[in-house]
Amino acid sequence: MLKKVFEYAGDYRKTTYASMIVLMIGVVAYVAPFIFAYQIIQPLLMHEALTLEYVVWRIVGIAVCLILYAVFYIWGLALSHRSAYHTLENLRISLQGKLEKLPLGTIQEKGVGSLKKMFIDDIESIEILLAHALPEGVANLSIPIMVYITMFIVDWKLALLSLVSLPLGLIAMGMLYKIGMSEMNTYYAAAQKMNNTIVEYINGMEVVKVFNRDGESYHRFENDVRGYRDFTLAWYKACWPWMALYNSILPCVAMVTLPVGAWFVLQGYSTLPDLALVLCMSFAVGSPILRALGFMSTIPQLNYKIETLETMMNADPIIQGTTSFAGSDHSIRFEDIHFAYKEEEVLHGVSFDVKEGSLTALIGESGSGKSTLAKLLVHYYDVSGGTIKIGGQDIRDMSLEALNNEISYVSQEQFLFNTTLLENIRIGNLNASDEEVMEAARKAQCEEFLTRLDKGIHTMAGDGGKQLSGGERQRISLARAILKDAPIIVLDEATAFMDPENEEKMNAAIAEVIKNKTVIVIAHRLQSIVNADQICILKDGNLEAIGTHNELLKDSDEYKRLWQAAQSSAAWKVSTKEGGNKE
Ligand SMILES: Nc1ncnc2c1ncn2[C@@H]1O[C@H](COP(=O)(O)OP(=O)(O)OP(=O)(O)O)[C@@H](O)[C@H]1O
Repeated sequence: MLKKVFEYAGDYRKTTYASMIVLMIGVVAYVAPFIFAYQIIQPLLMHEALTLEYVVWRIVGIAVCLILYAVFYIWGLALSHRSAYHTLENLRISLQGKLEKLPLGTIQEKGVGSLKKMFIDDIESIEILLAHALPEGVANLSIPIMVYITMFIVDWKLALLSLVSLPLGLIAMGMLYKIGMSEMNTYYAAAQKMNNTIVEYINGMEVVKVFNRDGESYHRFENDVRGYRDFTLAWYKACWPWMALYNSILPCVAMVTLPVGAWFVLQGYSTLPDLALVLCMSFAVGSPILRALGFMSTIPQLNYKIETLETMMNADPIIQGTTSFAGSDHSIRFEDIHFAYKEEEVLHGVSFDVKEGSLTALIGESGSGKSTLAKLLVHYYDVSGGTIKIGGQDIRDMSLEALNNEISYVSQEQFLFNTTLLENIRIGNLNASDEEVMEAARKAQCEEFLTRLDKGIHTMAGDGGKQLSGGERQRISLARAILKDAPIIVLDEATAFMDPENEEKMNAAIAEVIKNKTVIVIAHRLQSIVNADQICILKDGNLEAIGTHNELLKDSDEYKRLWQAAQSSAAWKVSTKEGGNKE
């Protein structure tokens, strides 16, 4: 476990070692006062003469040692914290770097709650290991070791007596560790489930309210919070007896030493001053042992968290090359594409070509695999079989950055950061001037709603873009794509019905985005793609048919069916409109 953590500490590993050394020097200062005290007690008990100077110097010695102990303790902790927080920084940056290289699917499967817990809580808990458990634990353990060495030098019989209670305490501690470890996975699974449910509950509050699902959603929330409580209580219940046992036995080092040691003195096996010293020292070892072992009880939890982090760090990255784009043009070839999100395959050998500068529409029923195919092209996932080539170059041979320079993916739900709309659009091209951003906004038909806003394009988008309507958010994302000006556009057409004015604006914005580009559009409204160069019909993960609107109307029963369905849906819209309804 330590080896893994130290890999992220880098050079700060030396600072952790330094903190241990400083704290251990402090330990010497902690033990020395007992020797000075002994030097005063011993002549008193033996009725030997003492000078004032002799006593004062020893008291000064005790005071200096206590000050030194405090100084070394603070210094050691300052060093250990410096190392710990640099390591946390490295860990968070490494995790972020890792996430960037993982397939998006792996990240989404984790859930926001688990990722937040990993980034913030789990990594933060490593601070306990590096800043406290390790340096303080080592220092606290070396106190009893030094004390016992001194005791053995003074009187080995009395030293042995004070060790009698130790094995019992250690057995209790071992049991606590064993039980804690065995329940840890269930405990953390419950914590992770609760985290994800809470995040989902907060994110989905709007839907919950709109569909009156408060009760249902609250039940899930309540169940998971209860589940966490039950697991935690069960875990503590299993650990409590052992925790109580080791907490009470370990500090009672004098439990046997006091009565048996007194008998030793009466029998002449030991001297009274030696017994006094051993007893004094016995009281000094209890709390350091407890503190050191207390840190040990956090190790099962830390171990679990570090293993979870490691699993994430070792997850297979997406396959990507280091070269830049070297394709001959921007034609696209899907060659026998197979793909499975988990075990079940959702694309079963899809092959087709997209000519440079052409418009290809992907259509098919919900769940037929349209978005999956688009996501494979933008390399959110690695294909399970087959190849995707742009201009003859396999997309796995170029870096993700190189591929991203060639493609703009405009999905239905684009995230808007809580900064100005201007900066949100500039994400398309960070080098664009304000004028260029505004021009892109104009082309994407954003002007109309921007002029309505008090601060225009300088308005804050709000948390996740919540200040804008769905159509407005989509036009912002189209402005981003215009600014990016990539040669290939992958567009997920909006499924939601729009009012005619909004639809007209959206179509004008889309026309601007796809001008002179190689375009793949996931079409949900067939009326909008009748002029496409080719239409691909996907059905249950297979390419059912491919051709122009007229060719497909002639040759494909599936297309005829979809077209008829689209026509009657349009007719339904017209009739409800005529009937004075919403449309
Ligand atoms: N992240 C995911 N994990 C597991 N399965 C998924 C995931 N995303 C999609 N699927 C499954 O893959 C299949 C294809 O889904 P996809 O989203 O590509 O269909 P689609 O044709 O784009 O549907 P729609 O028109 O509703 O967007 C479906 O069976 C879907 O349930």
